Amino acid sequence: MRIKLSLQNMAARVELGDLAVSDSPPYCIHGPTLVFRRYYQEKHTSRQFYACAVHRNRKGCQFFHYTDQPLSGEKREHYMSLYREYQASLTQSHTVSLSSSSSAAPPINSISFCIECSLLYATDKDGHIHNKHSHRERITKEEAQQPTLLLYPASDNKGQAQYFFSDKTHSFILSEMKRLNFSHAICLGTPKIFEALAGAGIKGFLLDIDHRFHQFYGGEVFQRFNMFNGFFYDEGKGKESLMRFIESVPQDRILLIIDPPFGGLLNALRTGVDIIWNLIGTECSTLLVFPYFNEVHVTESFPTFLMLDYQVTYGNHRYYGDNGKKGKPSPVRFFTNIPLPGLVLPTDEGYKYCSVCNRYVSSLNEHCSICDCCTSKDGRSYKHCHQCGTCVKETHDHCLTCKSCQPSQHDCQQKSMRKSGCFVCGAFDHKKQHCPSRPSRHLRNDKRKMSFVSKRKPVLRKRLKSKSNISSSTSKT
Ligand SMILES: C[S@@+](CC[C@H](N)C(=O)[O-])C[C@H]1O[C@@H](n2cnc3c(N)ncnc32)[C@H](O)[C@@H]1O
Ligand SMILES: [Zn+2]
Ligand SMILES: [Zn+2]
Ligand SMILES: [Zn+2]
Ligand SMILES: [Zn+2]
Ligand SMILES: [Zn+2]
Ligand SMILES: [Zn+2]
Repeated sequence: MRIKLSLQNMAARVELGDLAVSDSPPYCIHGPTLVFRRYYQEKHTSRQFYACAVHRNRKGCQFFHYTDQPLSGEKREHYMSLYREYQASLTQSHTVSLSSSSSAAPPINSISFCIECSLLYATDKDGHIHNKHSHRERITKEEAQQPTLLLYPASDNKGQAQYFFSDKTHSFILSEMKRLNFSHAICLGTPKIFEALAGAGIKGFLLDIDHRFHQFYGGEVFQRFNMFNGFFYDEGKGKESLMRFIESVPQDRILLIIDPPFGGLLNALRTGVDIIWNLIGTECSTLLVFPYFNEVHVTESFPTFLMLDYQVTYGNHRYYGDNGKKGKPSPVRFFTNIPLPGLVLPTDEGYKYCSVCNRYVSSLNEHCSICDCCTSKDGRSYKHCHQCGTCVKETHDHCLTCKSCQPSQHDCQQKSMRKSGCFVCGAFDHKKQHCPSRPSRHLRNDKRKMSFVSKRKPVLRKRLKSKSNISSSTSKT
């Protein structure tokens, strides 16, 4: 299952538009909208519009407004009132708060949880409302501290899908956090990690769009936040509350850990992450979860990040679990600005240390002496193709028609038909590599180049290796 980063078809393609988010976009019921640009292949034109910053299809949110069409103050206010009404409706049925800061927090054994309504309730008072629903009678202290065990995971893959890390991945993250001496973590879309932090002696702050967490956590540790535009739903206190957490600790002891929905636009995510990095005052150590086959897009938006070989798995995902899809390993990885030599991958789970690359890699990832690095991306062995000048999957062979390595059963003609235009400027007569609007290779970040294994030069690699040993935290300009 490959996840598209932009909505593409032969006639039009949609990407993030040019207008800055700060240009006061109108609100849909989910908050400030984002500007997108739709490219029309036939007319060689494009047009920008505002659409939802949370849901990526019309089913999730109907909002649509062309940026070149007038938007009266009255209309804006109408949208705003729909937003306020909808947001109020999300929490109006919350009657119980387990937040430790709430003075009215009731004794745990008097509280039950309705799975169907995703609601905590006082058993004696509201039991009759939920008795016929599937529910957990009188929750325990442990359950109260682990809402991800109680809440059924949201399942909309075009918006808010929730997949929780498997026990293996969960333990790996926690053990590396402890080993690297992080005392604080900002969990962006990582509620399960957040729950486990207290047990590991780490202080956490959860940023997530899911309003259901309000029942379990107070504002001093949880704020609703949209990672695709950096919007705090509590416009009065949200940012200040995160700021207080940040100010209580030196910058280099904070880890930001992000597991976004993979259908989201990475350049929009960068906007949200920038808001957090700016509050911290530096690009703090960060772990971002994303599939390896989107590496180019990830490093385009996060040029200081490199990909780690560790295979991230989920407890409740059909394909990305510990057993993989039909025995295939999970394609999900960590991208990080933490120097790779500093991260230790578990050898008992099939990782080894490559002393030439100076990092841990998957046990089947062989060091290629021509590329001068361990080249596998999917965790299986790669082979070097002299015509392509790069390592390729073992299942691929060099095709003289396509002039590249392709799966042995591929259809050459169909491949040449697949035209989706340039990812940088949107034109359909060239690809990103040949885009005149793209900055020259020399201007792009060194580390980004490192991710393009095929173009890597031994001399450049050595320089990067010595650089990455120095520091991961680069101040934001
Ligand atoms: C794939 S789950 C990751 C959960 C993580 N693996 C864990 O075990 O803690 C994605 C999380 O991001 C949250 N989320 C989805 N869209 C979001 C958005 N636009 N802004 C902030 N959080 C969002 C979801 O509510 C969910 O908790
Ligand atoms: Zn919306
Ligand atoms: Zn109920
Ligand atoms: Zn190597
Ligand atoms: Zn090679
Ligand atoms: Zn080849
Ligand atoms: Zn071919």
